Amino acid sequence: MDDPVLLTGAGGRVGQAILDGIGEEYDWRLLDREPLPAAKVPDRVTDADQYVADITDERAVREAMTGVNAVIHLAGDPRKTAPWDSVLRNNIDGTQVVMRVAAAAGVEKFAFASSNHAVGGYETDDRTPDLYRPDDDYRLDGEELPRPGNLYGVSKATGEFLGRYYHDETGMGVVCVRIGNLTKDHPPREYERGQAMWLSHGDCAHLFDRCLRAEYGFEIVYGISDNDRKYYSIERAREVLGYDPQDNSANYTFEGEPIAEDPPTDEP
Ligand SMILES: NC(=O)C1=CN([C@@H]2O[C@H](COP(=O)(O)OP(=O)(O)OC[C@H]3O[C@@H](n4cnc5c(N)ncnc54)[C@H](O)[C@@H]3O)[C@@H](O)[C@H]2O)C=CC1
Ligand SMILES: O=C1O[C@H](COP(=O)(O)O)[C@@H](O)[C@H](O)[C@H]1O
Repeated sequence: MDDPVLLTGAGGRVGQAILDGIGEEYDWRLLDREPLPAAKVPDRVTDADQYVADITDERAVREAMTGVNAVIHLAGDPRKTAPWDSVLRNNIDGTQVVMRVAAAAGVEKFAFASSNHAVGGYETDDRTPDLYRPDDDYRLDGEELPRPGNLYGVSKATGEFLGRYYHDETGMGVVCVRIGNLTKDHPPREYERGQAMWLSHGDCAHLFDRCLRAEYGFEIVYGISDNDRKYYSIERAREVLGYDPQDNSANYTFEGEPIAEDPPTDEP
């Protein structure tokens, strides 16, 4: 892809996982309301390609969107305990501005950072904790209705609806990635739910790379590694995006230490 890619929320955890993995492969526009220290910016990105702006500032978003062909939209309040005023402003209003400006600019592909919390309500008392265990075959696949477990999840489900609307209205390709739990180097420690929805940094970068390269209309996919423990299907992401995750929380102990693949033997 030759045209610039706009990455909102570039300075955050997900943004940095993406830039660590594929930072040299695209012509980025980086937008964040906080200025990015040099260490967070790929070498090829100039000052002119960095926008310190709030996503609710339509004029700034329009400026950043000029000439852009694809967007990865991450900026928002990621806290599951975030209050309504914050998710309304950052996650709903902000997402509506970014999607509206993208659609009006003729952007072809838009990847939206949705969340496991858009469907947290499926984790009912009778399903948990079995749901988080490798031998349980319950799966959400993206076809189910949103069932948020908190107001943050409501805001992410709303972002998905906005994506559906802008796709239907304008034809912009929209993929909503229900991200699990991103951690670096090892799965969340001593946390069954987190290990069932672990997304490694490498798989995160690869997944969003596929969102930029694949062809799609409107999609909802789950963004987790290929964990033995899982209750989110990654089949749709494989099928539509060509997602091919390399990591699995089962390759780590419950405490998060890597398990050696080939233990040495004394056999000749
Ligand atoms: N980290 C995770 O495991 C998961 C993250 N997500 C979603 O992915 C996205 C990124 O999450 P993280 O990187 O973890 O969060 P983060 O808090 O580390 O990064 C968010 C970035 O967005 C910027 N930002 C926030 N509001 C903004 C606004 N109104 N205008 C401009 N910039 C703004 C912040 O300055 C920050 O750099 C969020 O939308 C979050 O809901 C979803 C599921 C799991
Ligand atoms: O959407 C998000 O989900 C992850 C995982 O949720 P948790 O309830 O298991 O912590 C969370 O870490 C992240 O901050 C949030 O944005």
